[in-house]
Amino acid sequence: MANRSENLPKKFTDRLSGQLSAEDFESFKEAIDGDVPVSYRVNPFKPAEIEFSDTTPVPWCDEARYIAKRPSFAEDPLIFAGAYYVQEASSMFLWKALTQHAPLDKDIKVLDLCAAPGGKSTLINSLLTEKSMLVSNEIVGKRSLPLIDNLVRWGNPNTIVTGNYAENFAQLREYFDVIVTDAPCSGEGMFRKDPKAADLWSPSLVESCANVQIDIVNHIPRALKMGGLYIYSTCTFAPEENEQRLEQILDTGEFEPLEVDFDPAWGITKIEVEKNGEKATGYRFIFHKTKGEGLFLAAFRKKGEEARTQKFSISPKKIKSIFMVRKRESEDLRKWLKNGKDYEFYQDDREEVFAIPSHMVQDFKILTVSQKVRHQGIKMGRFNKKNNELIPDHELAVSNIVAENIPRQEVEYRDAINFLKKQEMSIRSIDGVKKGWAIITYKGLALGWVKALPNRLNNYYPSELRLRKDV
Ligand SMILES: C[S@@+](CC[C@H](N)C(=O)[O-])C[C@H]1O[C@@H](n2cnc3c(N)ncnc32)[C@H](O)[C@@H]1O
Repeated sequence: MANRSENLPKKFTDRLSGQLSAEDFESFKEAIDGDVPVSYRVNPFKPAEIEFSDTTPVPWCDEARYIAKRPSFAEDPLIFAGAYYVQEASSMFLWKALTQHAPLDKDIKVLDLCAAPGGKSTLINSLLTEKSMLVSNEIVGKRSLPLIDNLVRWGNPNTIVTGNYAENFAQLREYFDVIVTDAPCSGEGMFRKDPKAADLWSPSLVESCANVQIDIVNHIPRALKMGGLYIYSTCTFAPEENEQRLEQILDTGEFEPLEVDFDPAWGITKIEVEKNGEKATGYRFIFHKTKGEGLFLAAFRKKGEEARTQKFSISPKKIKSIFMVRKRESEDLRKWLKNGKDYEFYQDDREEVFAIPSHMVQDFKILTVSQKVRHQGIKMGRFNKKNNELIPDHELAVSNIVAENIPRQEVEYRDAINFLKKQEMSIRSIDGVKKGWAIITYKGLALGWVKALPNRLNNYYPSELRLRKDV
């Protein structure tokens, strides 16, 4: 038993003891000293034999399981291959809200406004049709790097990563079908998992987070289509960041509150909020009642009928200036892909080429001229136009769109680890390949590129992603 309950900020416990019954508050303190549940969610696009023992389902997400004892994830090549994402269970309640209220059978546009490190974005991406699009936004530059890494591992091309404030998206009026704002918050729900969160907490942190959330709620609904789904969540218990934000949403008069069904055995607390005669429900996950960390989530539908024409205008001249690779060169690039004809290629000013699904090229252009785009589609690699040669990027190897006829070499655990560490593997050649590119796989999933030379293999695993742990 840890003694986290003794190190909680007094102003926090004073407030929470008023929010909970005396009995609940005692149970909360006991639970915060208990074990932190461990859970993971599988990547439906990369089925693999995941071998954790003693697992049980997370009841509100079909793709997730708890593990009785935390394994060393860093020693598992499958996590590098994107077979699963380690995510605390409560956050996966988004799965329930989306499967109940989002039009997931349709091709839709989804914005995840506060996306890093990508837990909710990978969950959303798992649920979308191939022709849907996910815009994963993260304002903090440094935090967008792990977000991009996690989306790259997930492997789908239908994502665009941006770095904007809510007000920038407001100009894209009625553009998205679903908007998720997992707002930056005072993190009280993380006090058990990360005791440092309690050290950083103060009433002024709650106030400053609430101000950011007010701004988000003020601006972001403008980018949502009429009839679109809006999900607001935090990982805190503070009423200023939860109940008061639901009041703010109701106060706009633009939203109809939605209920999310759940089994009472899951221990979720319903929080009712009333404003202007309308009632909304928030769903609270709290340590002593639900198996997971703290979470608050609410769902709303934007009132009105979806407009037939788009409500924003972007200069066609600006859109034309985005450089797409010409037809003839595109043919060479398509050979690297499973359904090459379904892609167009964008080349940035560093000569790097990205595969963009044809169905979202127009959206990619709209976003490029209106937002700060940090990443798009799947990076194919560096393309030399003179000899039409591609030096393939790591992203392509681990993507779900790489061509099936590219040579692959399955390796055992030790070689997989050595490959990820950029150390010598026991294999020196690829079956049937004298010279050229091949993908190293582990349990059937791609880890990255090697280039076969007559007497050796060159390891192209990116140095910045290298496995540093002593395994
Ligand atoms: C709770 S975290 C998101 C966690 C993420 N949704 C996940 O499931 O992995 C909130 C994120 O919002 C970002 N953020 C901070 N200020 C913001 C702002 N003004 N607008 C939008 N996002 C902001 C933070 O950098 C942080 O990455």
